[in-house]
Amino acid sequence: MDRFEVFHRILSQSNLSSMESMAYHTVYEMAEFSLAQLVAYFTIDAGGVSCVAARTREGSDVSPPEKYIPIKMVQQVALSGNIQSKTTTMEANINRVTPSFAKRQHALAIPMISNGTVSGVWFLSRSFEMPAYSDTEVQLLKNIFKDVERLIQNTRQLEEQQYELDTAKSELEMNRIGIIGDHPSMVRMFNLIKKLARVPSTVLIQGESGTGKELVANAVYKLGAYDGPFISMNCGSVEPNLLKSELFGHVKGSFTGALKDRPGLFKKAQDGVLFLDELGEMPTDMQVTLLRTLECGEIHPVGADQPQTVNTRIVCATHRDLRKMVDDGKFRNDLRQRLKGLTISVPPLRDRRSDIPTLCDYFIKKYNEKFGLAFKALRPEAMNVVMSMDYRHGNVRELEHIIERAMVFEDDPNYITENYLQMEDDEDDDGGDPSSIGPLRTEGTYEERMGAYAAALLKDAIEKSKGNKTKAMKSLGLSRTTFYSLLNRHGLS
Ligand SMILES: Nc1ncnc2c1ncn2[C@@H]1O[C@H](COP(=O)(O)OP(=O)(O)OP(=O)(O)O)[C@@H](O)[C@H]1O
Repeated sequence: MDRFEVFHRILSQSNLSSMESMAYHTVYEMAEFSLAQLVAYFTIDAGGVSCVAARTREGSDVSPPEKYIPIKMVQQVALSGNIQSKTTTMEANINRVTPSFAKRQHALAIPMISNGTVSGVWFLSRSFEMPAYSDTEVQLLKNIFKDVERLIQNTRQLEEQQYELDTAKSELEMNRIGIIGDHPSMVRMFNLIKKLARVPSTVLIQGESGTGKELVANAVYKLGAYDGPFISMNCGSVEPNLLKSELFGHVKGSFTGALKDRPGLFKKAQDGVLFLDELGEMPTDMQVTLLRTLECGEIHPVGADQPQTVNTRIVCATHRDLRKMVDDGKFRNDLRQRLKGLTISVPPLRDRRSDIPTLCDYFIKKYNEKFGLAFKALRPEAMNVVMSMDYRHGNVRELEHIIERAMVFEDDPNYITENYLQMEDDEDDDGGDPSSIGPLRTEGTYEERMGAYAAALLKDAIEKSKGNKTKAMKSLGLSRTTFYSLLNRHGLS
């Protein structure tokens, strides 16, 4: 087999999703090609060299590698970036014919260099009875590994470009249905929505208040193939004793005031989606009925003799921790078990701050149209403020209200300044507006200003708690570890 055949085989075996598998196949092909009895590939990371694959010429895995491969030699090549070729004695025979015997071998280690740094090491060895690696062979192998490296680089680049394309495509699709944000966690969530939209199963959406759970439910509806409507109901806003009739309907005369037959929301959302928001607020007896309905696809209107079949997809949402509610006896475990398999978690805004600028642009455009205004953007100081808020009161909804409010009160007709940016409950706080914290007004890079702002927030919290750090930590909603590591980082400990 010649060098081109080796490449042909590698290329036909490689796939975009696995660089390691490419190296692995290369190992296999190289063993035959170079008359080596053992070929291995090592990658380099913070912990040193680690073996990706080590195989014998016959194609079996060599394990543990350190028994058959002089790891020190591989480490030296990784450090120096120079080829090494020597005759060495290993603990065991590669062929495992006489495992207890020491075995001499001709060993060759060649670095794989990408962008001037050693990214991996190829190791080949063959029995002492065979000729040692000649200069011509070493040169040939060196060239082959260089080509392999190029191949891997190209594949990696293709993979990255593909990822960018996929992300851009997902972002476009998300925007089309009104979900703004291209943070990886949002792209992942969107890909999950697309998968779940294809099937009729009940879905549970979890996330803090205002993260966009209803928007996600709507996306499940829009991306699915439904002829019926999307109907939404907040389980916490309906009187518990009316909930059954609201969901399943009732027949005339079934209770005082039931003057005529009335279809419930399940029926109204026939062939569509019924969105049950704040599922955690549903009384436990209703949870039993809901579970039964989900399991058999039938509803029992209040006062009806016969059940009715419905084809309504249920999407539920909650900001509560259902597991804890089960522990507290406030939520039925069987219903939770039924729902938890297909859960979409919406990340809080503070965990995807890179989405804030795009969301701001989106809300500015929205309220420009609504109020007939012409705001262009937020001034950099104002952007600093919105980037550093924690949105614990309402995530995206909170950001939306902050932008809307600032647009109403702002004196500058073109740009939103920091003057009217306030967190939702700031006016009630005794300490006033954190946007007035001095460092925000200073010059500096984004990192520097964020650092200064974090330090000011910490100081402010400690002052307000009259030096009581535990109280300050709690007021900021931070864990002990995070709080003390932040104090350390900002020289406040
Ligand atoms: N990713 C987003 N892109 C654009 N707008 C969003 C996004 N997320 C949320 N919003 C907006 O924020 C507001 C709150 O969203 P939504 O009602 O879907 O949140 P929620 O999690 O269901 O809230 P709650 O917990 O109070 O029921 C809405 O005006 C919605 O349009």
